Amino acid sequence: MARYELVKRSVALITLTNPPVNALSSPVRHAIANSMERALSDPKVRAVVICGENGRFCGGADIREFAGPLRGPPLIPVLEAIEAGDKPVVAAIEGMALGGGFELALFCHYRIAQSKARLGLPEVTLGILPAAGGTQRLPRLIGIPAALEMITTGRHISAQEALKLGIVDQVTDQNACETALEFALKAVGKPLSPRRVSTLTTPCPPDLDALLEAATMQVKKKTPGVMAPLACIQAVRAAATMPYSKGMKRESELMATLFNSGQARALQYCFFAQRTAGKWTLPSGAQWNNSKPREIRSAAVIGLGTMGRGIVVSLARVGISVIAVESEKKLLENGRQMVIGMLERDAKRRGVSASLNLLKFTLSLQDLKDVDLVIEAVFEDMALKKRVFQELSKVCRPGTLLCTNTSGLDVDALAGVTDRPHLVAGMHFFSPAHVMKLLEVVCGPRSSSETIATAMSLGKKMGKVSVAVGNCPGFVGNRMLKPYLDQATFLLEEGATPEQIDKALEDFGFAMGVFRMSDLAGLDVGWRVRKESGLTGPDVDPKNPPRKRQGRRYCPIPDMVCEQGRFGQKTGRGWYKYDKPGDTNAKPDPLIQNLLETYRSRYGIQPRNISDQEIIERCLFVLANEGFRILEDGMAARPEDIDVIYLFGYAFPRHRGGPMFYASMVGLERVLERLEHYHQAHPDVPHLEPSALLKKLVACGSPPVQQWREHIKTMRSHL
Ligand SMILES: CCC/C=C/C(=O)SCCNC(=O)CCNC(=O)[C@H](O)C(C)(C)COP(=O)([O-])OP(=O)([O-])OC[C@H]1O[C@@H](n2cnc3c(N)ncnc32)[C@H](O)[C@@H]1OP(=O)([O-])[O-]
Repeated sequence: MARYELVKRSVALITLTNPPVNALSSPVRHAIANSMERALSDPKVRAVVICGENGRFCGGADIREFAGPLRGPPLIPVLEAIEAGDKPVVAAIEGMALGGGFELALFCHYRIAQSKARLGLPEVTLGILPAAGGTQRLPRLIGIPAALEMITTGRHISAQEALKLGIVDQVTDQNACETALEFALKAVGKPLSPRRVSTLTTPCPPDLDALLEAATMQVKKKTPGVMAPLACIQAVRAAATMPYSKGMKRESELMATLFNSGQARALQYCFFAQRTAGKWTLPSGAQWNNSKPREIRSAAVIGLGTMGRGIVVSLARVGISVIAVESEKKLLENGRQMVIGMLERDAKRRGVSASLNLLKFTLSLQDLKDVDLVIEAVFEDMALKKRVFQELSKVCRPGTLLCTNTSGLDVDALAGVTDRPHLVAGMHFFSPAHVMKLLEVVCGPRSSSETIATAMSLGKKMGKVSVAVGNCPGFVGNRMLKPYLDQATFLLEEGATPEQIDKALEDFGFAMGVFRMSDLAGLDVGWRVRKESGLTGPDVDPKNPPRKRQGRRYCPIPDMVCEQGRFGQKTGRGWYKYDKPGDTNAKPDPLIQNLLETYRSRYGIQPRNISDQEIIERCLFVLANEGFRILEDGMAARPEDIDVIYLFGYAFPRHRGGPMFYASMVGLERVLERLEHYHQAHPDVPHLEPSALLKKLVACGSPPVQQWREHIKTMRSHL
């Protein structure tokens, strides 16, 4: 777990060897302790260099160990022996020094970084704090403001920034280890005391209280209800106001409050879920590690609406040449200008030049004959999409992959009109596509493993979190969204207001409640879909009882809001009112209150007081319930995939872990009991009926979420 060598006859080289990121697992901590002891007691050794194998210094503590009891030597005493020793120790940082890895470097007397290395204390993103002295040592080295920013955000910084801040002593374009060996020899004989960070005094700004107060306000606003950043601020305060040893004690007390918290468990679950989600499988046995993706050098995007434009930008900025297609000259010109503007702004922000030379704009599908892959992003209309796919089938060379950005239509029906159904898949981006990280890769029953591998790998190349899902209406994300939105409108009927529902969801952790979010997204799209599917408008059968469709409860309030021309922020009115169209400041609207009162009295509904607890339970348990059904149907491979979709596509609060993890934290038994209760009260809402899988898991003793997969013995797996 660490290699010990004597090099240049007098330097001990300690190499951490724990692939893939040289995490500080128990055997690694052991090995560091033993190696340091050996180096310090060997008279031949005059200096020490610590580096990591395979060009990666250290990714920090082994997060997997957090779930169990501490085994092996605790980290801090191991690191203290490094600093206390009488021989200079140099950290040779290649790749990354993160979390405990960065703290290890801070205990060394000198730090040399390779120019491409990244450094940071990302513990806050895992619901904890840098408790191996990070909160006490970094402020001593670089001052309170810079340390506070790094510790409370978890931001990774470049080697150059680390040099500027005074964290590293030298940045090299060469091998950091070689440079560190030379550096170590020169350090021999120089006094070590000034190099021991624990002995430094934290430079304390005169306005410390105001600074910490501002930081507190900022994190409360940015991440309401999240504990770790607040604990980080308290620990940094200790670095400014207490001697080192007392500060270390305070750091450890604060860590104890976080370590076993539900938030830390949720955030650490998210870390692993995100990595698990990329590991797709197909019923054929093909999977992520046995299928080769094709390299995509050129692509085409059909349709330059909001989605199409975002997809063009996502492709072009990773160096893929893109042909963008529109049906009319005016739309094409408009799309061209918007795409160029977006790419230029994006390039400016990233400090690179815009890749405009990769773009071509055309009105003719004939121009697509040689591209490697096409993403169709036309209007959400099956007949139109089928025409496009038929045409593509004729025009594109036989090997071109044909993908659709549909947000819920049948991908296999589109595959069926082409001459290459095995090369068809869904690539469902989320709006705005160049910003949102989620990509649902929809595997049709005929999609080949190469097609899925290519779509998944292209997603990764574009910086997306790609999740493979099955081909069912709405796929995973939008299929679950419907019952969630339904519950919100049913609660309105029963007596709640949009403000009350939004507040309950925002207090839970969502950045925006369901109605504010709908106003932002625009209410007209859903209205059009409902009209097209005969749920509202002239096609509704007049014999239908009011507030019912196909025997199920139906809430027409969203239709009534749209009938008044209230389409959300863009019209200055929706569930809320705004000062002007496009404004974002939502204000309660008495007209909506009137509409709700009139509606309730028309249908004889006696409004009742609805608690925040009921709002959360009905909205979120029904969401998880649909997630269980999706798992039962084999449309998602595992609960982690569903959670990742909700974290990255629907802004589910990360410190709650995602809808499935949240259900497991509440307790499956309780979720089942509440769903049964609500279903009894609302028997005409089938989504409230507990799913078979939920019942089965409860009957099996409610295993942790990571074990659900073993219980999902589906015969219908589509993944
Ligand atoms: C105790 C005192 C306080 C100290 C606290 C800490 O240090 S807290 C820690 C603070 N540190 C952090 O928060 C850093 C967390 N890590 C990262 O941010 C990134 O992994 C990376 C930037 C290091 C490499 O990115 P990349 O895209 O090249 O690679 P990738 O992301 O795909 O990961 C590859 C594999 O390694 C696995 N794995 C990774 N790290 C750890 C770990 N620490 N542990 C265990 N496992 C870890 C990862 O799950 C995956 O496993 P799989 O799926 O193959 O079985």
